[in-house]
Amino acid sequence: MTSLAEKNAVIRMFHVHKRYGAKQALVDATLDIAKNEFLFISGPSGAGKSTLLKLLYLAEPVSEGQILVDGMNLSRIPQRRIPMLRRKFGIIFQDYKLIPTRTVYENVALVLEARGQKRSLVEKKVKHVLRVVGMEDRLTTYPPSLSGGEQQRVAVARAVIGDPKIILADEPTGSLDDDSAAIILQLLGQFHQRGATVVVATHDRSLIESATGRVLTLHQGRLEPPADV
Ligand SMILES: Nc1ncnc2c1ncn2[C@@H]1O[C@H](COP(=O)(O)OP(=O)(O)OP(=O)(O)O)[C@@H](O)[C@H]1O
Repeated sequence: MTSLAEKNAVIRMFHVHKRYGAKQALVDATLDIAKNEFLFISGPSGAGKSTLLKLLYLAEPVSEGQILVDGMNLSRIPQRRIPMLRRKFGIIFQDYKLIPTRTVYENVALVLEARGQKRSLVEKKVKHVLRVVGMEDRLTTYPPSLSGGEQQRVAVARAVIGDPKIILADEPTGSLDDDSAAIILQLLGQFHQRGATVVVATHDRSLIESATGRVLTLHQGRLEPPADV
């Protein structure tokens, strides 16, 4: 029989360990993330927050344990299906990771172009999402000419343009002033309201306190509170 947790969870982690050589970055992490949940993973630098996110989209393999993402068992997924897994995610990084030699429009459009979508549809969608993040008047600007807050808004647009089920944000406001951070958090809230599951890794307590959502803390690779299993 399917349990309620199983039905409601979009991400399930079972006794996951991650080691980098002798370094134990994640220790016995068991966790369900519900569909359309807004979850913060907090904890000091080096606690394992980025590692936890990286395991979810297979940027790193687990050392032990299992992860299910939207029903896909990551330890059994063949190489050719990894792009399919990655399409479930929109990922936002602290340092934006925009391509400096491509315009704002091109940075966001690339996601859909890589999926072979028609140019007219790409244009419509990109302009729409850039309007949502308030960057519609900067289509032809190159990222290095934008402020950090503006670059992160473009990165949010790029993360959501493919309509991902899950948005992962790794210290999304770590390089931003308070006003820009508030805008990014508000945008994440907006996409959450539209149905996405949002997972934000941050060490910034004030960011966590300014939003609603479950908060889990990592301490030296251990999740607190531990899952009730
Ligand atoms: N590729 C790697 N090789 C070796 N050790 C690593 C690697 N990536 C992370 N680590 C180590 O694993 C631990 C967890 O790192 P991780 O980046 O997940 O922490 P974090 O909580 O995201 O920290 P920060 O907020 O500083 O990014 C740290 O001790 C880190 O040095």
